[in-house]
Amino acid sequence: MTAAAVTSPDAVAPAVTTVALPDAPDLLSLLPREGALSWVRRGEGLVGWGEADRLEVSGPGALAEAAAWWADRSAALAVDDAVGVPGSGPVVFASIAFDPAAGTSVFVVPEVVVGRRGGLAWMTTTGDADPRDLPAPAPLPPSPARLRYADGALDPASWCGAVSAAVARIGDGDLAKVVLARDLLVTADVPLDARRLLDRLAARFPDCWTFAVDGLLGATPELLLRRTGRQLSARVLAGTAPRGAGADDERLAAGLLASPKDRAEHALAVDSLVRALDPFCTALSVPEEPSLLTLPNVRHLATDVVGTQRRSGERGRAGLLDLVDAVHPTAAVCGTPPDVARAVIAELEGMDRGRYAGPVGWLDARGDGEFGLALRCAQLCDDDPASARLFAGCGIVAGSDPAAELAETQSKFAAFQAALES
Ligand SMILES: C=C(O[C@H]1C=CC=C(C(=O)O)[C@@H]1O)C(=O)O
Repeated sequence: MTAAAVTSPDAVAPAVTTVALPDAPDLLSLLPREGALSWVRRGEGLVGWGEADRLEVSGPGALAEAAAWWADRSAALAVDDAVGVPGSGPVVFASIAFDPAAGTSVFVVPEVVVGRRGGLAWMTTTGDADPRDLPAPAPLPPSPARLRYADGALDPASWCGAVSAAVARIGDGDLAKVVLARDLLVTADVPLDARRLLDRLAARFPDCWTFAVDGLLGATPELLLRRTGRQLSARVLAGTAPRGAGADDERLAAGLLASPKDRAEHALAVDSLVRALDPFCTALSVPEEPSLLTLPNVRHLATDVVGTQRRSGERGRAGLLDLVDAVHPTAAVCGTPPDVARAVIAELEGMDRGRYAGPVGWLDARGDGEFGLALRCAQLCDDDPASARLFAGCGIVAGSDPAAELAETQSKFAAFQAALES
């Protein structure tokens, strides 16, 4: 296990101050060019910048280590929180590796956080920043004039070959479902600007959570887990259809809802979340039928799950990171059974997912917070500010057609491509 924190353990704990803001700001417009942190949906959520503290962690037990780190750090802070709602006071943004035992998960405590929910707005500063010093929104730079795309780990034909191989394994009875992803490389003629990309994603995908942590940016429609006090909620997605025009769009929607293949793929994802969450809950409510979530580029089968966490016992004491550790990876991003699916992914995908398809979101010092799955996203390249790596994946089950799955990844890539191109 490895862990690295940028502040010394003996440093004097900084003061954390939250004040109410008289006017609700446009959150994304406040972000600076570098180091943007975001979790915003329909104008509400949290943005942050600056680094008061940071943890990078990987290895078996990485999330338990991160939970202990945040508990220690947040308990040592001198907090003056005049607002007292989920997301006020000390907050850490997190982007967790798809495989936290092998990949690096990143936790960032911003110097400044601005939050907005239900008519309330607030600002939290850690350390010396002035809690009344809201930055003026900066104009966005123009979009790139030229974008060049290149295959990632696998070209489309090779990726279709991987899908065929997965379908054969499913036919042999090794597993019921596996989610296979691919990457696409993009290079622009100018450095990519996170603020511009987040602004475009939020405008086009108001039903998604627009996130940014340590250079991983996207707009995800999938909520892995929200915790508010003892109340838990999740939005499970699996099963996707393309969009069409007019009557064709209605036909595609009805076809998705009636498709036995997509219903089976969806049921496995719901089942994996419910099985993992159930031991922590006194009550868990799961609709019998999925609904449709319609986005500009695709449509998904969706199930909203709500639960109440146990008050006492080992499971009642579990914090949000413990719960995330228990439920991730669901069959929306991995497969069934998970261990076999994980091995098939490692064998067939030919790439390192990094933090794609991992949990991403925020956590406060009370234990409230929200984690989505890092989907419809891109990782900005550290060594080339004009380049990024886009990701998209699909659930593969019995009867999956490689060409249709390839088209589905293209529809999913289109979410980030639209932000790059507009
Ligand atoms: C793995 C992804 O999507 C998941 C979430 C919703 C629908 C999915 C599907 O229908 O395959 C995937 O399970 C992705 O967008 O990269």
